[in-house]
Amino acid sequence: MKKQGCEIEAMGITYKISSKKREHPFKIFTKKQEINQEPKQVINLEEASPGAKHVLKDVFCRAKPWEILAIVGPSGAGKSSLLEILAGKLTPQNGTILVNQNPIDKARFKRISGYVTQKDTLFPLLTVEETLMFSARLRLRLPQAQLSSSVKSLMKELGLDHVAMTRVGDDRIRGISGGERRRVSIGVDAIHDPEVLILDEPTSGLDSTSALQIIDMLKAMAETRGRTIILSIHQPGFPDCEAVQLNTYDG
Ligand SMILES: Nc1ncnc2c1ncn2[C@@H]1O[C@H](COP(=O)(O)OP(=O)(O)OP(=O)(O)O)[C@@H](O)[C@H]1O
Repeated sequence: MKKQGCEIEAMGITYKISSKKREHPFKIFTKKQEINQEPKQVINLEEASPGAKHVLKDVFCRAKPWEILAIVGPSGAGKSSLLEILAGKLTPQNGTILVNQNPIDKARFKRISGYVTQKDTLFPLLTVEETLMFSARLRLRLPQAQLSSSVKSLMKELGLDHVAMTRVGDDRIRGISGGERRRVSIGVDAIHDPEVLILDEPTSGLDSTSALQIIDMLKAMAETRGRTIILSIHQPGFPDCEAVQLNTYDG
């Protein structure tokens, strides 16, 4: 039987950002400069500036359903940029993103995917259950009873049952642990059961036990429900998954 799911393919992605230094909006005169003399500094800056910085050059990758694709590389290698391109949030100068062999339809892709950012952006005073219910109300048009049961089953899947009634908290307000907070962030963007889940460094800042819990949970999501999972990590060695290595590019 053919496995259903969502395959995402990036072909020849090149992404540059402008690094051209902008001219200062105000003219700055030094004592030595004549009032009507144009400062030469601006011309020198223009000459020194390369104009654009290559973040990604000719990158190919394929994320398949039932699997995890890890984007690996050091800080500044372009992992977040590639994830944003795969999610249809950034448009590269060159290259194509295909979803099930068709060019990406950004509006449709937004509905079938979830994007978990590197930083947790949660309300510290809400409990875990309230946080997930808030996201469920925004994303799912279901009666209250069904919303509650979706939230309860997601909390079970994420291993958050025991902290359902605990405040999320943050650096100032005592709440759940860092690993639990990451799992709540994943839940917020996975409440609509997306076919594709994209996560920017889901294990950063966590101890090895919490990181492993997240990895096991994501593996279970991919392997039991055929989800396509794409994530970024700093270090290679993410067990049992496809990996794409990015390196910092000076150009
Ligand atoms: N909007 C922007 N303006 C200027 N520079 C940017 C911008 N976006 C990305 N960059 C630069 O592009 C490069 C790649 O950034 P990106 O965030 O994709 O890397 P990363 O591999 O995810 O890094 P990290 O692991 O530290 O999060 C970096 O040098 C970054 O400074």
